[in-house]
Amino acid sequence: MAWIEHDYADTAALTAAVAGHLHAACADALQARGRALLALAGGRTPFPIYRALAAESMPWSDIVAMPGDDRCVAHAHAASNVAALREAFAAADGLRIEALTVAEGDAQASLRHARDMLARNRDAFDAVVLGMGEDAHTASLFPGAEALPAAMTMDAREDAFLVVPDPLPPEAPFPRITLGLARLLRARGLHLIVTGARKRDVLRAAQATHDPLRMPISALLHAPDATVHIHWSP
Ligand SMILES: O=C1O[C@H](COP(=O)(O)O)[C@@H](O)[C@H](O)[C@H]1O
Repeated sequence: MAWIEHDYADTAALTAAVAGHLHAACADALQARGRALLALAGGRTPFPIYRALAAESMPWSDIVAMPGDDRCVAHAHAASNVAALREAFAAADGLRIEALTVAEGDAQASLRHARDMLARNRDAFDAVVLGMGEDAHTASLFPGAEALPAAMTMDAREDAFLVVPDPLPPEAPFPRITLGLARLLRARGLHLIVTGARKRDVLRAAQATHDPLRMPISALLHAPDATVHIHWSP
């Protein structure tokens, strides 16, 4: 288990610092391998970071990004993570953003699509950005979901899972496609973005206890051989 904590005075400072980390991860990857692969959290918290990164001058056509999880909704729906990412990166001309879901949002078709897409994108991620809910979910690894144990298995044969949160979160009450824990951890850099005092309390509990089924974020924090950069601001 390992984590490095980065505390910032405000979200503007957090945004600038994390955008810098992602820029550096892409630059290193492009220099070493000629391409970069990113997995990016949805929700709301990290989007200023993505807009700041998109404003940078980069060879975007050598970079591929995908959501770390998505809601099974049509891409035209306001809750679609991939649609929100495509909007946030509108200035990043040439960047390919792969979807975990099909355009109409059907759950089973999305699962097949995500697994096929991931089979074509097997490289380790150069950076993974994760968020966390107040229920301690990360990506769409929700406590209590039936598919959670399978999605958390380190020797899982599949990289993507269909998760139905139970209960459904009121702010986004949809089945989800999520990358599994093992796929998320296959990364050169892991960045967890957490804001506010309530989420900090949840984080502290997850740091103190390795209880993946009750607090899925704790599986990430306590994963052997992983170092998680925790970025926090009020
Ligand atoms: O539903 C989701 O929630 C988490 C947390 O979102 P936040 O806006 O509270 O940071 C997010 O990381 C995940 O990608 C999303 O699908």
